[in-house]
Amino acid sequence: MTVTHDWAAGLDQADQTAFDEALAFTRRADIGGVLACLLPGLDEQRRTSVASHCALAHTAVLVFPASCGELVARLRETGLTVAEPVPSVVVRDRLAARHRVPAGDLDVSIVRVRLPLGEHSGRVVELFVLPVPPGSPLARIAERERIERNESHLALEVGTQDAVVLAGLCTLADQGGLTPDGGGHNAMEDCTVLYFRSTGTGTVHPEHQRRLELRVPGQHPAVLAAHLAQTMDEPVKRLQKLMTGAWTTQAIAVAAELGLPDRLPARAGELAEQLGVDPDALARLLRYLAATGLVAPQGDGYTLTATGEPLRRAAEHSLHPVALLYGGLFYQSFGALAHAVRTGREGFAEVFGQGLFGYLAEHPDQAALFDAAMAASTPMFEPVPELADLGDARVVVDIAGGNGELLSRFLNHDPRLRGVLVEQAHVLERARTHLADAGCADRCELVAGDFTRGMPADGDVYLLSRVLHDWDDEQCLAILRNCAASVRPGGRLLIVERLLPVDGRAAMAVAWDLHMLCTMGSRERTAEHYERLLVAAGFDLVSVHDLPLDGGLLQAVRRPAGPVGPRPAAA
Ligand SMILES: C[S@@+](CC[C@H](N)C(=O)[O-])C[C@H]1O[C@@H](n2cnc3c(N)ncnc32)[C@H](O)[C@@H]1O
Repeated sequence: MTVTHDWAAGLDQADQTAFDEALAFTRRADIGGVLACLLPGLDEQRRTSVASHCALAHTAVLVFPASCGELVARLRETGLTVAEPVPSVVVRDRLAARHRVPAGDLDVSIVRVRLPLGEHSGRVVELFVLPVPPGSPLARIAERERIERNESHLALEVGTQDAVVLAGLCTLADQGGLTPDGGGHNAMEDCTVLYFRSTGTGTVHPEHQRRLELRVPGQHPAVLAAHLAQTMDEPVKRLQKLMTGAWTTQAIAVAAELGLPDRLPARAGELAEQLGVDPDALARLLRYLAATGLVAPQGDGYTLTATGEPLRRAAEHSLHPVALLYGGLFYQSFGALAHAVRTGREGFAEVFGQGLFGYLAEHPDQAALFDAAMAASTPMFEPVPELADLGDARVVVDIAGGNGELLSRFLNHDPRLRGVLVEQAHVLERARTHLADAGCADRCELVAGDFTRGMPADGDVYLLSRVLHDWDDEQCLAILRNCAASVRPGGRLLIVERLLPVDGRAAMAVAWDLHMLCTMGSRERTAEHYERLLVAAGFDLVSVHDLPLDGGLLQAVRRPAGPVGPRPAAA
């Protein structure tokens, strides 16, 4: 159980939880349990051998209070023994490299918090502290790191200095599922530190167990050199892993096609029998899925991990249809990426002889799969009605609204609203059922139409969700101008899209941008790019909000009068 302490109130809720978990873990952890989590790839005998040479030294988490001094003061007020902060060069440099900021901008300290007497006294929780005062530009680093927890780690004190045993420990760490990740000699503490990273193989790691630090008293240049050499192999391994990404796409798609996630936990042999597939081949597929972290060994079988869980058909917002689409139709069209890059035109048409939406209109099974896959990411819509400034709006028009999910959220948010859903005729059939299930069919008009030709007029709010990224700038401008001509003066346009970052962050939009190029010959855009298009069509962008799943909500208002602006320069 996680204990929450008032004294950590100087921390953000997520940081406080991470700290509480680290404290709770440090209090109760026994070395056997620690190694079982860290080294799932090792059998009992090897783990016992590692345990006989190691003791838990500390658990570490990175936190982002407004002020380091204030945090230390609060911790001390509770009676904990808290050492003076000391600079942390290693974590500072790793953060600087990961977030592409100058190291000098990051004032990272280590604050050592010792557990009170009687509670495994001597054990320590190390807090890496990067102060992020309100309004600081470092907030984006904190946001990312809170999600990824790259710096959370466990440190084990190694009790031997025997070079052969040390080399053996490194080998066992590798076999157990950890990858060498640098190290060095800490002159202040006269101790050699070897870092490892979890590869995520076959288990779900608690946050503070993503990285392991082995601390060996004294200098061990030969062991350190061998460890660093292995770290240097890492780029090649990483590249190999990236290059085999298509294998992962297919392994996941095949698992989904076989309905494997719905049958776990189970033994491989029993599964093969149930599914009527080759037992040896299925065992190998499961082992690969375990290596990707989607399933984990359990007893003599496998179970789904938290990452694999959404692949179940019955999961809320199941990714099952997405797995089939990405391993099927979109997998084939990605085969024409080279054509897309050479010409700037869609790969899809090169493979299937026509554009995506034309193809879907002629292939109902694939169209249903596409709609179901779009529905998987509807948690993105969750905050939209609340964020939208609806004023006294009465009519919401959802242009190319798919199955009507977003529109139904608006209608259920405000019972005074009426909705109009504009879609291609074949999509409207599925939308009708969905809106009825959502309990708002009676307040919604379904209009079969083509948004390039026109739109229902006089709505108060127009929605364009995940539509503009399907089209090039010229086509977007035509759609936006149709909206501008239809919306009542002063009316609103809401756009939901994944936004390309301007700061080099690894946002999901970056991958989807390539996907849009290949599938539609179109693109994802930055907020600024959308603003240029909006202005040119006669709208003013009034706000941009982040949405779940890396989504973005842009709200724009129809400019009251005057001519529609000029065509924007190409981005
Ligand atoms: C990527 S989906 C987005 C669906 C929905 N707005 C959402 O966010 O889930 C794009 C939608 O555009 C629709 N569409 C494509 N061309 C269209 C056109 N010319 N007129 C109306 N709808 C169109 C497709 O049927 C498809 O449902």
